[in-house]
Amino acid sequence: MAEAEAAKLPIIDLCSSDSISTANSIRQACVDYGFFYLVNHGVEEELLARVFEESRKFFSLPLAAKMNLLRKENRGYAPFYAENLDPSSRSKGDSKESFHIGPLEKSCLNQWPSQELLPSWRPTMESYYCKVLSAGKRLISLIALALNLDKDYFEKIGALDKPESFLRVLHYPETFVISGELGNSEEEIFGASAHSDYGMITLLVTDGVPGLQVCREKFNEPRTWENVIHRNGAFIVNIGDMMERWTNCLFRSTLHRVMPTGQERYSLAFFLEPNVECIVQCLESCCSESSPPRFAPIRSGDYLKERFRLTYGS
Ligand SMILES: O=C(O)CCC(=O)C(=O)O
Ligand SMILES: [Fe+2]
Repeated sequence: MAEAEAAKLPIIDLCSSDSISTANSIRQACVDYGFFYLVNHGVEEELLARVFEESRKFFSLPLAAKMNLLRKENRGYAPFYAENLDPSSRSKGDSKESFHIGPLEKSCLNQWPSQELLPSWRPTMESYYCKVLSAGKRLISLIALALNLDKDYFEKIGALDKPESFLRVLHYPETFVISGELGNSEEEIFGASAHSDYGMITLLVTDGVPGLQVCREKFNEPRTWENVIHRNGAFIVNIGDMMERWTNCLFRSTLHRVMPTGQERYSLAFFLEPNVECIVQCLESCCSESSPPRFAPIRSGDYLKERFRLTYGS
């Protein structure tokens, strides 16, 4: 297979004083790629380093300790191969383990490692969750401008009131099983198989180990994949499926995957999803007589539930 090229993703500055030109750049990025880098996002390097440190400690715990926190209500630990992000593939699941943290207001649903095991886990993760959510909300107001809407449009429709956002702490192991169940090598193993994200936007940060790839034309075969290069201190932001529905496919929810590189890898994906009651329907600024709405309106909570069911088979 040909070596993948590097995707030329634009860099968006969240603190730029020129919000009109930033909104224009965001629009171009979302139409062309559905992916961009975000700098000056306000999440300190020092906090990110602590989150990665806690993540390493958690995933190094004995399996039994992690299994005590097994995923319920989409919160907690998902072991290796528990997820298959590409339900159409015959893979036995993705070669990664993860830990999921939901909205902090519904804190009783979240699961936390015990104080004795990891005393700093909860305050560190809560602090990160709040900071990344606040960066995400600021970015959403620029996205609204990019769609020719008022900058508080998504607030006014209730999308950002108690948003159903999830932080997914991810660990990809360094060794990969190449052969399938019967010792043949027909089954391809991915860190994360090809998928698009479900929500409004995703804010991703990695430890710098490569592996992430994007495919701009998801309906073309064969698929062409481009590498997403790590940029120190920048978030990698991508548009999710609900934003694609809102914008009638003007903004792309781009297919992406994580390829095994033989190196251990850690990442943090924050999925900014709307309030569960929010109705996702084609924006007026994104449809016309010649381009009618492609999707029926849907309640955000119902849409998410169905997507989780397909990913986890439950
Ligand atoms: O780990 C990564 O780089 C990407 C993870 C991802 O795409 C996801 O969890 O949805
Ligand atoms: Fe993703």
